[in-house]
Amino acid sequence: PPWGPPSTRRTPQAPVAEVIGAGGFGRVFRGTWRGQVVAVKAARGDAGAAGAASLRREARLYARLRHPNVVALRAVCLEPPHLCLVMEFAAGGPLSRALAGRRVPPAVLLDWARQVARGMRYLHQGDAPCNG
Ligand SMILES: Nc1ncnc2c1ncn2[C@@H]1O[C@H](COP(=O)(O)OP(=O)(O)OP(=O)(O)O)[C@@H](O)[C@H]1O
Repeated sequence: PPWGPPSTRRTPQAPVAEVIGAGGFGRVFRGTWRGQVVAVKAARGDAGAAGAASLRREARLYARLRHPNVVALRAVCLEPPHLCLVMEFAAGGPLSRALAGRRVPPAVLLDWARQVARGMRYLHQGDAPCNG
């Protein structure tokens, strides 16, 4: 895999740092890539050649996206069984956890909603000017 010191390269199934999440694709780890903290989204071990083709398509599209409110793709590994996306690390944990925790002031909620909307607008319409 493209991450970690040589010792972890010999045991690619070992966690890169720690598991920070899980989704339909597989597990998500916190790790480092070229000196930066990243999120490594690793495909399940059974993904195989079909998984690699699908990841290649996703990475091609994803690599073109550049927006402050969209997590950036840093690298990709297309060699089964080490299929993974290496992404900018979104610190602070899931938004769902922040919303379920202590009360968030309305002005902060509004700012978060604006940022989400800007990212979504970019994904749907391209780089429209952001005026507010
Ligand atoms: N770039 C990231 N930075 C920090 N944490 C992340 C990042 N990407 C994912 N995570 C964590 O991992 C969890 C699962 O990832 P994600 O939400 O992408 O899976 P998913 O919704 O199942 O997506 P998919 O359908 O592509 O598998 C997230 O809820 C989040 O906690």
